[in-house]
Amino acid sequence: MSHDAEARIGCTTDKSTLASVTAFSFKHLSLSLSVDFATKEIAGTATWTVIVAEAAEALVLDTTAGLAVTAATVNGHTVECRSLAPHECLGTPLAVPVPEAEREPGNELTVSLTYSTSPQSSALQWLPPAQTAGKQRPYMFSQCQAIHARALFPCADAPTCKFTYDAEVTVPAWATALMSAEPQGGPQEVPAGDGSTRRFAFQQDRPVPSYLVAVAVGELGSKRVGPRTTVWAEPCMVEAVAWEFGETERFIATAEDLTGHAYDWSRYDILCMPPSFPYGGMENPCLTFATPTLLAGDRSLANVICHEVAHGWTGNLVTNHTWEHFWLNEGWTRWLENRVLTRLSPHGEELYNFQMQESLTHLEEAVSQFGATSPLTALVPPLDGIDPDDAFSAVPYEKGSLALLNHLTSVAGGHAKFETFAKAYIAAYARRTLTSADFRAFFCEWCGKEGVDCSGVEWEKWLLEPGMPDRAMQAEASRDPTRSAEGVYDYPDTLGAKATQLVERWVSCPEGQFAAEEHFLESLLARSHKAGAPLLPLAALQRMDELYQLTATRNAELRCRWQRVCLCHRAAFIVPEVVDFVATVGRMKFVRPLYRELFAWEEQSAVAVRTFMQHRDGYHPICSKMLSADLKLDGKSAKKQRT
Ligand SMILES: CC/C=C\C/C=C\C[C@@H](O)/C=C/C=C/C=C\[C@@H](O)CCCC(=O)O
Ligand SMILES: [Zn+2]
Repeated sequence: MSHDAEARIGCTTDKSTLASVTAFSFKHLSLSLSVDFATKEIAGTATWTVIVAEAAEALVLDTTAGLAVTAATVNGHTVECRSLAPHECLGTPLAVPVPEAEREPGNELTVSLTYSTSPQSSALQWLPPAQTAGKQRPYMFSQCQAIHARALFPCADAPTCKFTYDAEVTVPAWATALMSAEPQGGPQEVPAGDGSTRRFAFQQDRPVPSYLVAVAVGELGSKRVGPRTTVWAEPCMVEAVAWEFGETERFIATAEDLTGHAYDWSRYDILCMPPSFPYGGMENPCLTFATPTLLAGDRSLANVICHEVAHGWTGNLVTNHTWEHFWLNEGWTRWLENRVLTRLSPHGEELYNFQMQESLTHLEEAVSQFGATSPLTALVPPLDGIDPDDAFSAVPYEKGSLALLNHLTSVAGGHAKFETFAKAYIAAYARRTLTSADFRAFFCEWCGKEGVDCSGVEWEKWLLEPGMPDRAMQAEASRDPTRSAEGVYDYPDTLGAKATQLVERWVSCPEGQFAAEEHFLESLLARSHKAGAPLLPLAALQRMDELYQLTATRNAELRCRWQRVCLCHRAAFIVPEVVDFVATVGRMKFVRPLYRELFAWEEQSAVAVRTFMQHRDGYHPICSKMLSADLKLDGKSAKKQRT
């Protein structure tokens, strides 16, 4: 491998932070915060315990232009902080002077900062009552991944800086506060308070990186659904959420068995978010944030909860060293998610093979979105000067998991063998971070001990080459006797084959006989939507809708895929349905392709822009920024300065 390639896959320099991540070791954070819905601000103190690693005149922390630090002390000495030059997409670093007498390497510093967030903080969404299910109370939640923690509290906003934390959060008396930590009892009176507020305390004694600090405040209810799981939601949603996510303990126990590592976090609670939540789920430790678009009513979308559970090992315990190595978080989590679901499914390995083909579709869509030569389609993309939000796609998930890890499964000699590797990998890197080079070295060392020949793995191609994986490259090293020789994607996909045959029947004979009950409908639609797939006649679409009730479905995945198929076929009847859907949810996985495809339809382009302008304030700041770029409404790019 070339020197440059080695440098990239072993890159430990974090291009997404401006903080002093090497000169200081960040041990513990204490937060004391008050949440003010009237001003849409969080105010209070962030107190860091750090150890000096290298003598330095100042401790530099990540913040943003809108995060105002009004006072600072270092080991009790008052100091004057200084904002350094703002960066186009990494925020505004803050220099905290270290008194000369405190600069000795090994010295422990207590750095206390009094600060407040901006109403425009990109880490927070403040929702009016109208945007909640109950319509009575406002709601606030954070989303820090990848680099928004700096808009919530001054920090070394880098995955390699893992720290424990405690917090106390003061909120209105009607509200409940939750964090990515263990609650310390119920709400407490505010000392000398007037009864209009109350306080919640939290403790996270497992080290976490800044992107996994999370807070949510709203009118919330809860229900226990397992030995270590309570679901939280607005009161009118609790019963439906509790039922939908009732399998959670099975996911956790199966993942423990697969990884050979007990679940490291004290709890696995789930907070069902308001519809504007921009992602399917966020793996905040102890408290997954989940979109309400998972509430299909039949548990068919609970795979996302399985994914977030899996992050308890891959991502939250074993963590990417920098965002260039994000595939180690997401590729491994998609692998663990699918191995858990395969273990629990009556279809067994047939489900895994089916998921593989679905993954191929998602990967093809993601690669075509960026363009097959885009560096952002490499498994380890260059992120110099790039906002990770702009680099985000399904590539690290699908190319990382059901391509590279599946390829290495073949090299290792099949699933059972690779699962023993996974156990060794998690045991070796628990509570640590690693680069892609570390991963390669560990895999090759394991192969050496196991007598597995991994000399044929073309690491530079797999890790650095943009575009779709080279199928020939996979075939050359495929050794798994249960598979055809052609390559990792050629597993016998019996479940998917039925969907493909069904699409062919709909295309060739739309007036034919079809069963009303159809499994894997989403796959059927995805296969009819693949680039190059033959167009379905309008009559077929209308008949499919009558038979499968796709326009009216409660299943958000089906609803989105169906609307995209109809947009692709220029079926005008779907436009009002699309407008209604994007007006009611804010999950980017759905609203971004729908807006893009409506915008790409010339006659409907103005509808897309008008709809966005009407609803933009209801979307999460990250979503609003991405949609603005998708619709070419923000000039050059979406790299706006953080606030
Ligand atoms: C190569 C990209 C490098 C870094 C990107 C890291 C984070 C990007 C930032 O936008 C945060 C992403 C958070 C994702 C959270 C949950 C996803 O797993 C779900 C995504 C799709 C869905 O809605 O289901
Ligand atoms: Zn994930």
